[in-house]
Amino acid sequence: MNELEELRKEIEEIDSQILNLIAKRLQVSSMIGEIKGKMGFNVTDEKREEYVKEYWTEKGRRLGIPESLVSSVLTNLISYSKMFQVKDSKKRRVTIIGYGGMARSLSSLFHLSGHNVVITGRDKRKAERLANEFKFVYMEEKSALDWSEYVILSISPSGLDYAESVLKYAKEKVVMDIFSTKSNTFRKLQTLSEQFSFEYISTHPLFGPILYPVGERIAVIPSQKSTRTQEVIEFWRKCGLVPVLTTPEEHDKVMAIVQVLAHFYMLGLLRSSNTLKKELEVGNKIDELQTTNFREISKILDRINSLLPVILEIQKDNPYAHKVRDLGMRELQDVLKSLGE
Ligand SMILES: C=C(O[C@@H]1C=C(C(=O)O)C=C[C@H]1O)C(=O)O
Repeated sequence: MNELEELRKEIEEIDSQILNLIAKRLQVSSMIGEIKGKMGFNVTDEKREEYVKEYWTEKGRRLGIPESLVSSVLTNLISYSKMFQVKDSKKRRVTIIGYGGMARSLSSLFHLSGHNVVITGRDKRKAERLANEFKFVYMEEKSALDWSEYVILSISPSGLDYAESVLKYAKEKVVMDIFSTKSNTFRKLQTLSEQFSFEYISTHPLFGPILYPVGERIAVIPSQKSTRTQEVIEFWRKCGLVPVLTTPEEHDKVMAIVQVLAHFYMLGLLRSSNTLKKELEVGNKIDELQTTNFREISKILDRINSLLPVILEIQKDNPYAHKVRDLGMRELQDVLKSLGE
């Protein structure tokens, strides 16, 4: 064996040890998941993650491993470690109405936690496609709702009339929506819940259409007559999310800042940076010369761009949107003034 081959052999042995250790870490994590499940704890423990990160960074530094490598390996490890903790001993029958990005994201979670899922919706072909991706089943609306315990409305608020025509089959089921703005839709669905005798608990997954969103947060907003809120909180917790209890008013106020204001500025940034790239003729040099801050911002801008219809819908529906945008404009003017212009 020449020297190159010998060193490659050594790398193979090291790789094998790394893989064995990763497998062992995932097994231990899964055991931790079982204990958390029994004790009613969230999968994600931010304090513990911070401690683990500090340990990795410090030890990595002493060993001369670049911080970016330490950070990317650990971020992946923790995220898969959390996926191995997701399981629910109580299998639920969940019907998802809709087949868009968020329906897919929630499907991936239910797949992980072992629930039985049916996908339904207006477009049979699209619903079937999503069902096939996760080995779930398609049913037409009435059968799907009859069969289910939980119904998740994963459509856009503009489909509320359609929802109304389907929810007449939801008697005694728990119905949840995932709308980003609560004020109008919440009232409407609460009225329907009384009319059709279903239990309405609103939710808002606080993440985009990503696969396996383990560790992310979900807002839970019980309606006036909810009696099963605790059960629903436990359901989401065991799916690997972190439930946060709130009210429609509080939710929409927070979203005015978190979504309306942030997206408003981002939309301005997206448009002006695109125009400037053209006007200054530097479009093809941006990637090479960008800073780390700009790279992070660009990732956010790309996401905003790919979710444009939803982002604009939130700008339209949030009851504080006008106030927020007026203030946003005034603050920009003030920034301009403070720069002496
Ligand atoms: C393994 C745990 O669960 C999660 C995963 C962690 C990890 O992989 O290191 C750390 C904290 C938790 O968010 C734990 O709580 O210790």
